[in-house]
Amino acid sequence: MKILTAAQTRQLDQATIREQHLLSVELMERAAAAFIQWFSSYFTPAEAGETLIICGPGNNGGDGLAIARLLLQRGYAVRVSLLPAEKQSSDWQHNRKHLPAAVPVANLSPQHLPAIAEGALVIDALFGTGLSRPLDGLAAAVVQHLNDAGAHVVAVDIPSGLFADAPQPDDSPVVRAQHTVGFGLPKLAFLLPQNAEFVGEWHVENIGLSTGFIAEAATPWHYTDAAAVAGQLPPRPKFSHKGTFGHTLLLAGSRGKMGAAVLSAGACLRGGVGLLTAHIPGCGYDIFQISQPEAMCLTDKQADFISELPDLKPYQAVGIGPGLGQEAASLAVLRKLLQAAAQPLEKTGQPLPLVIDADALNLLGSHRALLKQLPENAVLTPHPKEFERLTEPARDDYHRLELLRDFAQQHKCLMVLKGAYTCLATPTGELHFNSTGNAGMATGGSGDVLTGLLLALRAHAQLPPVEAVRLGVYAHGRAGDMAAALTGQAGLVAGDIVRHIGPALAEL
Ligand SMILES: NC(=O)C1=CN([C@@H]2O[C@H](COP(=O)(O)OP(=O)(O)OC[C@H]3O[C@@H](n4cnc5c(N)ncnc54)[C@H](O)[C@@H]3O)[C@@H](O)[C@H]2O)[C@@H](O)CC1
Ligand SMILES: Nc1ncnc2c1ncn2[C@@H]1O[C@H](COP(=O)(O)OP(=O)(O)O)[C@@H](O)[C@H]1O
Ligand SMILES: [K+]
Repeated sequence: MKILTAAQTRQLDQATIREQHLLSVELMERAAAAFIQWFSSYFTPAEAGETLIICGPGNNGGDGLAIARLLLQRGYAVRVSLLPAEKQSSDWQHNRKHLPAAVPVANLSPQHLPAIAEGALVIDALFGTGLSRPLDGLAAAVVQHLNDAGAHVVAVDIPSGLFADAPQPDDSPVVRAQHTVGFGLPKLAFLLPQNAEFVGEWHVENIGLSTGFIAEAATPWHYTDAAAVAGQLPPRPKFSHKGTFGHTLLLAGSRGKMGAAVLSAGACLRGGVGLLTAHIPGCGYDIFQISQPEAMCLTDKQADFISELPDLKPYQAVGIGPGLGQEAASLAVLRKLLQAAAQPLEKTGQPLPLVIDADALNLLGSHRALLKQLPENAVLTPHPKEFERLTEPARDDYHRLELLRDFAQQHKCLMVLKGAYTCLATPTGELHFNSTGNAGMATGGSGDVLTGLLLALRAHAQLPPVEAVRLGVYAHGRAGDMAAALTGQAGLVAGDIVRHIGPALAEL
């Protein structure tokens, strides 16, 4: 699914109106009806109580007026507050005219801010994607009043005061919604941690917007939902054998962190790899062999950390980092690996696929000259702190995305910035936000599991690099969601994700 800018969203509305021979007010009616559909499935009239709808002067306010009419028809008690303005949009005027007299309407003024009881339901239709500057004056006072009242807010399209695709100044007020009901496509603003307190839970309702316009629209931003990855995992041919799905090497573990190697190896095996060899420090031999009997194991001459790079000839992809530690000898191994991986493989003509995580990323961060040696399409999987060590502190989440995109383009690598809505940046500058996963995955080892799964998929001969990683990130989150359905989020541990990789991949 694509994510568009606010400007493109306006063009999309216009294109839909043109193509489908609609009046703009008919599209507004669709949006209002879609909102009602969601709203009425969530709140009965009794639960909603008397619902206040705060309307601005543009089409977002027009939506609010149409919503007021439709809610009244469905037996909800509603009242409306209007933000005075010099001019209202024509669709606003249409819906104002058609608002039944039974709905109480008040004009907002600094002296007349509506009484809002704590927990009362309020629909925020002040401003939508037409917001052109931060809120000030009366609009800002209304938003502040709403936030201070502790109302239960449902925002129409986007919380008022929030830009759809850019940061707003720290001191400009934004509605804190519990729910945001958008139309057509998700907005970039919904996916960023800094906006979570405003957006709440978001939902996107289909209002039949032009699929042709969306298909043509140029955007770097994409949202990986089930449809985006469906059918992408090639079926396993009947006469396949363990050589068909690649042989991977995993360099992981150190004393006290063998679990990272075990989890990562488990995920790689569940990810469908043909063969896995792990190179681990001597101290981990029994732990590893007992817990992952399906994997082969090479032990380092060092007992506590990795100091040797095995011959890479047998392998179609190499993962390094989980539980590695940051010993100088392990840095030397990373250095050798980067040099060796740059040589094109005989079979594919491409550099050896690498997945680089955790301490291997930290080593890159403290020895940045090594970044120049990253082979093309290497996969790096930093969480925000690891990413900061590779680059610089970000001013905000939008800036972090810029840094991520620049990094992937400059080093021709695939950057997986982990967290809620994990973002994959590609060498061509695309950003893919993942839709699966849950806060239960914020637990030690979840990232190690992702590394193993990505390693398996990067060894898959039929999966191009970007598809492999996008698929892996999606399946990892989906496995986490399946696990959490059984354990609850608090009870989820990384091993539960490993156990659900199979079912998650099977769904695809
Ligand atoms: N017919 C359509 O094109 C559709 C539009 N829809 C709704 O329309 C919304 C967009 O409508 P508009 O483009 O009218 O935009 P808005 O309703 O967001 O507001 C635009 C108006 O507010 C003014 N404004 C912008 N920033 C301001 C600020 N900081 N302080 C004071 N005034 C400010 C603008 O000058 C303009 O008059 C969407 O978010 C969505 O809710 C939906 O009804 C779907 C169909
Ligand atoms: N709140 C969340 N929502 C969705 N996914 C999450 C959330 N928190 C963590 N995750 C996922 O869990 C993994 C955590 O990785 P990481 O931070 O490297 O943990 P560790 O180093 O302990 O393995 C990432 O894939 C991340 O996307
Ligand atoms: K709004």
